[in-house]
Amino acid sequence: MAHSHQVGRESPRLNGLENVPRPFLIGVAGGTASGKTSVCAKIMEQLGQAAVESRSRQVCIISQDAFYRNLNPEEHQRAIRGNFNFDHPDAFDTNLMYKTMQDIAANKTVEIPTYDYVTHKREDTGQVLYPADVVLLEGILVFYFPELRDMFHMKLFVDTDPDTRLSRRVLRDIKERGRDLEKILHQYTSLVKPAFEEFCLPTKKYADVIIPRGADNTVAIDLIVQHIQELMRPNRQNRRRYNSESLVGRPH
Ligand SMILES: Nc1ncnc2c1ncn2[C@@H]1O[C@H](COP(=O)(O)OP(=O)(O)O)[C@@H](O)[C@H]1O
Ligand SMILES: O=c1ccn([C@@H]2O[C@H](COP(=O)(O)O)[C@@H](O)[C@H]2O)c(=O)[nH]1
Repeated sequence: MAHSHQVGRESPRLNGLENVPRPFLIGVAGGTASGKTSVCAKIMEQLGQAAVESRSRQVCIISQDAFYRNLNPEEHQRAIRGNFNFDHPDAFDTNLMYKTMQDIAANKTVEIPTYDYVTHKREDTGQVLYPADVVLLEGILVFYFPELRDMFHMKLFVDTDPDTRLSRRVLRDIKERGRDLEKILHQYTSLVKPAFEEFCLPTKKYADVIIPRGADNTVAIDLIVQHIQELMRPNRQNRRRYNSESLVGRPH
């Protein structure tokens, strides 16, 4: 599919009009394996940012999973057996998540924790995230917490058929998250599916745009990308400022 123009290459920087908040925060919710990460990756790619080195990136993606809280020894044992509920809002370090998003909104450089799905633990070192023009936060419960939900300037919900999600989750969790089929199905039926219905699905109503079929929905993704580009397109007055100075104070 042809894309009109790619932000960050020939086009001016994504700093935008005075009335467009910077960074522009986009929340991307949806059930497990619905394609949230894939949709974000496509948006980033179509904004011409996929190949940009992290320090200079104007668009970046954060996963809510980075903010899973540290478990106590008893919880950790349950996690190993597939009996800890990672789909419940209590599984997250909401204070850290909210504080980090506030810092991002204030254009601060932050450290995003790195979460290891195999060990169910946060790694010792996180990832540095520099101020960006567009920040996407994807996760099953990004619209659940009102303080977080209210921070987003655009809210997307990826709506993929549950059978498709389960089959993708099985393949992914075996390949990438060190699981066996029996534990995946046990966790899914006892915890993941009920929590999806109780906590995630009811947040669909907060979405500005619902994306059926996830990353396969190129029409929806194109429209969203065009909208972001339109919002971020500098006016003539701003264009002069871009040519003479960086608005970000970040190395290129
Ligand atoms: N449209 C698609 N077609 C085939 N596989 C897909 C598609 N979208 C996502 N996947 C695969 O499904 C799994 C979950 O996708 P992902 O984007 O990580 O979902 P989420 O972030 O919602 O968990 C991944 O292994 C991914 O490669
Ligand atoms: O240690 C863990 C942490 C999380 N999970 C599962 O991950 C998904 C959320 O990630 P998606 O990429 O959105 O699928 C959630 O459903 C948890 O059950 C896990 O299994 N183990």
